[in-house]
Amino acid sequence: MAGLKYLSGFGNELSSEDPRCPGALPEGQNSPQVCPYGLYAEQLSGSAFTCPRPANKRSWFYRILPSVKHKPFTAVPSGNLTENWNEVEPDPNQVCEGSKGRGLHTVCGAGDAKSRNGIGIHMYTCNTSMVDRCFNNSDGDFLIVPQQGEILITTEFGKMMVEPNEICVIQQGMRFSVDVFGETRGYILEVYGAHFELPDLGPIGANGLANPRDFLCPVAWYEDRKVATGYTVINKYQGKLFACQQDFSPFNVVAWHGNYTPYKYNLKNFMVINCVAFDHADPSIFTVLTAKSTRPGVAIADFVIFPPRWGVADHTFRPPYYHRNCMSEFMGLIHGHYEAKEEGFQPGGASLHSMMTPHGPDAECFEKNSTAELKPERVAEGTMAFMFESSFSMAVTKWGLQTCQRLDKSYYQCWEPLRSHFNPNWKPSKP
Ligand SMILES: O=C(O)Cc1cc(O)ccc1O
Ligand SMILES: [Fe+2]
Repeated sequence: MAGLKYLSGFGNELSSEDPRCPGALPEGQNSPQVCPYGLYAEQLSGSAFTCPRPANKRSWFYRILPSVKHKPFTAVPSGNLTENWNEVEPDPNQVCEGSKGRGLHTVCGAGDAKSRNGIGIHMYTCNTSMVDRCFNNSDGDFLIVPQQGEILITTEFGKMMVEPNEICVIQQGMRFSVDVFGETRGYILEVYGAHFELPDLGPIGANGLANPRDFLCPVAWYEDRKVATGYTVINKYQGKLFACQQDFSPFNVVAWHGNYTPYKYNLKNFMVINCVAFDHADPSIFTVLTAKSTRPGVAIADFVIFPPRWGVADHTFRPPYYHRNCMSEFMGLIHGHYEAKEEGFQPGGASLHSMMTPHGPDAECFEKNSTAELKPERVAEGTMAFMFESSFSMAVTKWGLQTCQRLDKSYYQCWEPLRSHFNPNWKPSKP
């Protein structure tokens, strides 16, 4: 939507007032005896009260009615959303799938929302907006990657328009409603028990990769809307869906302040670092956001992209190397063509290379790049692939393996033509 305003920065202390109510934010305190404009004060905590300052997250809402005014939650069908990682027997094979049928589907995941440690990966397809309904995830944070169709997300903090090649994060407990404008499709990484952070830059220095100022938060926007027919709040709680009714819109926050907000980021702003000498750099150089575990350097999940860039490495096989990884790699494609696969991996599709399962360039990619003239060239032009990389050993759901009926059973064949080039009589060429 043209004309939407945003506040810029990552994890900053921000404040915002709907311009219709100047002075709605209380001055000098959070809980005045009576708030300006007769609003209710409500805190949303995104971290334990006692978290160290850098990890301490909370926001204060000044709203027309508090969230607590609702009828009781009752269980509703969870559809293909699940946190049951034991639906099918474990299977370490490489998985590649086409794009999916309607709704919100859990494809894979691991861990447990109850013990606050784990992830779920979901894919969505829809063509209708949420009317008088909002969603609230009590289990964790959603990182949403639209692949087709822009989505207008109304939150308690205001509105965000998110289009393909942008991503947004709706953190735990934040209510939101989605408007769509036609066929709409994308991926969701859900993380239980940690919030996304910008990765440390180490020797890269103070700037680069995803820069904080390119993250955008909504500005306060409210509606004072009675909904006599009932407004439904859907709550994802311990892996299941619940719904409750209230008779007013939850988007009734006139002003807010704090450092716990939804945000969006345009992937075109990513400052790509790449090898300028020789060898293929590990994909951690493309980390946009990371949800850290308690083990140093080991993420619950990283969000990594493969953006357009220059490839200039000398005497190097430039595409991704063959590898086996102690992390799980779920990949998706927003548009274009992934550099390690000549065909088969479609926009909107997905692949999963599980923990220690071998993978790498298909045979055609290997042959091409073993003989290619190594001039500077644009890599991944017009392309945006991404990876959710996780230290969890993920299970694929029944839906992901069977119900979707889009599984590419012939995926392994992309490596079958790989042939031995071994020559025991090989001699180093003369300098
Ligand atoms: O497997 C993949 O395609 C992702 C990936 C890309 C890369 O450049 C290096 C390692 C890696 O796992
Ligand atoms: Fe990989």
